[in-house]
Amino acid sequence: MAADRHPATPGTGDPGWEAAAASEDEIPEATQVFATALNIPLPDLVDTERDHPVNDTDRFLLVRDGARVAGTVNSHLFSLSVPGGPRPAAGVTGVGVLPTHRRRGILSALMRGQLADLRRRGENLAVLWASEGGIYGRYGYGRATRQYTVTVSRAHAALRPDAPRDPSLTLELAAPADVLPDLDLLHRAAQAERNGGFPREGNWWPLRLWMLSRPQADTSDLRAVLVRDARGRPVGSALHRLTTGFGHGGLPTGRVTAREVNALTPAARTALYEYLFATDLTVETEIIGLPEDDPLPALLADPAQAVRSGGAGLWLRLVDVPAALSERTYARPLDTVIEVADRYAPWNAGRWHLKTDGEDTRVEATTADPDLSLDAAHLGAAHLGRGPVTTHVDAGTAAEHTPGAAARLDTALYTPRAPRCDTGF
Ligand SMILES: CC(=O)SCCNC(=O)CCNC(=O)[C@H](O)C(C)(C)COP(=O)(O)OP(=O)(O)OC[C@H]1O[C@@H](n2cnc3c(N)ncnc32)[C@H](O)[C@@H]1OP(=O)(O)O
Repeated sequence: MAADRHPATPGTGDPGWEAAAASEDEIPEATQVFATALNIPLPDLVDTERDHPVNDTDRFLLVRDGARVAGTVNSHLFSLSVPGGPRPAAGVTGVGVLPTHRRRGILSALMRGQLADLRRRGENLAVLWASEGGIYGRYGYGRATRQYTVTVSRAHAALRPDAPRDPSLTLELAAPADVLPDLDLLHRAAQAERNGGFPREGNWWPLRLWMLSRPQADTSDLRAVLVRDARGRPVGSALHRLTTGFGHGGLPTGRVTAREVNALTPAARTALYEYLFATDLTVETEIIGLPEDDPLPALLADPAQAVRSGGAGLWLRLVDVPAALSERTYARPLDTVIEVADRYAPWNAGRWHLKTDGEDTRVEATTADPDLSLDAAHLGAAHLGRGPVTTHVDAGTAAEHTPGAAARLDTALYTPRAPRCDTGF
């Protein structure tokens, strides 16, 4: 599409970049290009890739400049939790363009080529973690989850007196690799509760633990804390590391950094938080990756002591708009016409009549007047139920032609729990 061509750097001419599949023997060069693009040493990546279970070489796409690789993109196939159940989704990763070749349209060529490739594969959704949030909106991705780091100072970490507590629960400290089946069981239960995540099949657990265990100065090894019920069954788990420090007068300044707080029962969650907040030689606990509606503030005696930062999340894209909208469920019946703009996946552009009773959904092309006009990225942000289209109408980047149409769409897309993805890729 002529409108998608980006001007070349003055004087270089526009080479008309094309993304094409990588051959097996180009993968090492592609990996080197990605490492160079990310400004990281190759061994960091190579270790990751070597242990990677799902590095399917036929999912790499490259842009070549003559004989050399100038840009790369890759993806993994996941089973992503969406409203209505798990669905195939491409986890886009490995995006990198050589520093010598930037701002000349190579990423745009890769994105366009990858979307066409995913459509051919019948993968109706694509998700990614963005290195910088400003990059992917133009390609039809919208931020579909918002995840926070919550910091609680030890001095103000008391939970409410009526927080559910079960004296029969016990705590166990372990090396994560030694309790992997228990961690996996609790992780799968957490995935079933919220959309936006995927089970860690194959080698994803070892890879995840490797990433979280990388050496850091003055920081402990990665530890798992498990909560067990009276029969010894796991009902809660969290991963954490401890940073040691001493300030003026030798006073401790250590910190607990925790993540993946998964609990089957409210009492198990209380036990985990009380454990994480009460570590000697630390002054605060930070918990990374909490969804926006995590119960922690509701458990604290003073909810304002849960100090929230961040808000990055998983970006989602409807590769095939009618197929993706048909394969999820809805909280309410809906009958609406949506006009979609989509520069990078032109098969999605046009008007779609969406009719659902909540479970059974039909999405068909139509020439009827639209109730709403929006960008594919707005649908991506909204798909997991917590990225209101109304916000984009208010911002003036989407248009409502029938009063209340955005609110009705938001209500139908809504999910009672906020989505969350707890695995980087
Ligand atoms: C899912 C992941 O893998 S996340 C990892 C992403 N990779 C990195 O961050 C590695 C370092 N960066 C890079 O390799 C490159 O700069 C990339 C991949 C981000 C961009 O590649 P380029 O080939 O320079 O992008 P391209 O020239 O196609 O630019 C396309 C558009 O994106 C914009 N853009 C490019 N990089 C950025 C950025 N970092 N932030 C905001 N906008 C950006 C361009 O201005 C251009 O905008 P336009 O469509 O309005 O004209």
